[in-house]
Amino acid sequence: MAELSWRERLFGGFKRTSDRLGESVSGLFGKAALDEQTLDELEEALFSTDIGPAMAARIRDRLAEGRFNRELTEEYLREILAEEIEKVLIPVAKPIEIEAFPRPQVILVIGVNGSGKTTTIAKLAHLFQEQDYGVMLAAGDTFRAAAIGQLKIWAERLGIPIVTGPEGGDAAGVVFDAVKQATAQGIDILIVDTAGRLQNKTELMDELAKIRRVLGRLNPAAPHDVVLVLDATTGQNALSQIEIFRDVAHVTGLVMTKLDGTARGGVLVAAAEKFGLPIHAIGVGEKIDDLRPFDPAELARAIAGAAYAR
Ligand SMILES: Nc1nc2c(ncn2[C@@H]2O[C@H](COP(=O)(O)OP(=O)(O)OP(=O)(O)O)[C@@H](O)[C@H]2O)c(=O)[nH]1
Repeated sequence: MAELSWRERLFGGFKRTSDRLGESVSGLFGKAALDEQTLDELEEALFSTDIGPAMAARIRDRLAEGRFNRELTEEYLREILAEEIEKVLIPVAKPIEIEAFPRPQVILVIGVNGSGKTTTIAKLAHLFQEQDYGVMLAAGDTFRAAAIGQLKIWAERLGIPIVTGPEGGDAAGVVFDAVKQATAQGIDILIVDTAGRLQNKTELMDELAKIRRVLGRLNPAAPHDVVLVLDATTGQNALSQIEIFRDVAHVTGLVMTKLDGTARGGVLVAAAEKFGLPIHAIGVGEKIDDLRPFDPAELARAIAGAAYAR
């Protein structure tokens, strides 16, 4: 079978989300007249699809403008959805910019266990490799031997250096060694895995603060990026994670994973609208090139399930 293109994977990945959007309001299609009551139903139905209250209200207003007392078709609704989602995504679609001087640019990756953090680090490393940057990994999640092991396997597969420490060792120490080695080797980008213990906020905060102190000693501008990885399948829970991590870890941007095979992809829109944090990339599968920066127009149409004609 031929390899699917990124657009095919993107639209395929978001199919459950766009189906859910359509199904939630399918009872309203073809109604002779769109009246207040129908619009209320529509707003409520959209609200249940994770896209967020602000977006649901805007869609209602748009439909009231263009369709009041007229029939609502599925194509029209999906077009309006795509247009409104695109407006929200445009200001947040920002790939990580590599501009640190002196090198390396230090990217801390945070997120709860199971969010797809390790895989995302590997995918980001791969993206940067494709752009000819020299990349190194640091296994700063010293809490679990499995996390260190997983990252090592990825580093080997990608053919990039990795700095690790013993299980239960000092994460800040690993990061310190990694920055020194990266500097000596002329590495452009150092991606640091961190422990995702949200259960204990104080410990998490202390550990991140220590990593920051150590980094700051070597380079006051580091970490240059603090990227929070979120699992889209957790829906609204992803939004509360942003709130918590933003406060304890000074998040500078987001990556949302597992958007394939979930009907909850609308949460990406809610996250964009509620927090306005840059969204660097999205994950739509387990393969190494299933994580990419996105084109807001293309993504909006995938979420809305609108036909892609551009
Ligand atoms: N379908 C799909 N699966 C993904 C995606 N990203 C990660 N995964 C899978 O999610 C699972 C967890 O990913 P990990 O990268 O191990 O997540 P982690 O946050 O490091 O998790 P722990 O190792 O448990 O801390 C793995 O089976 C990944 O292959 C994605 O975009 N789509």
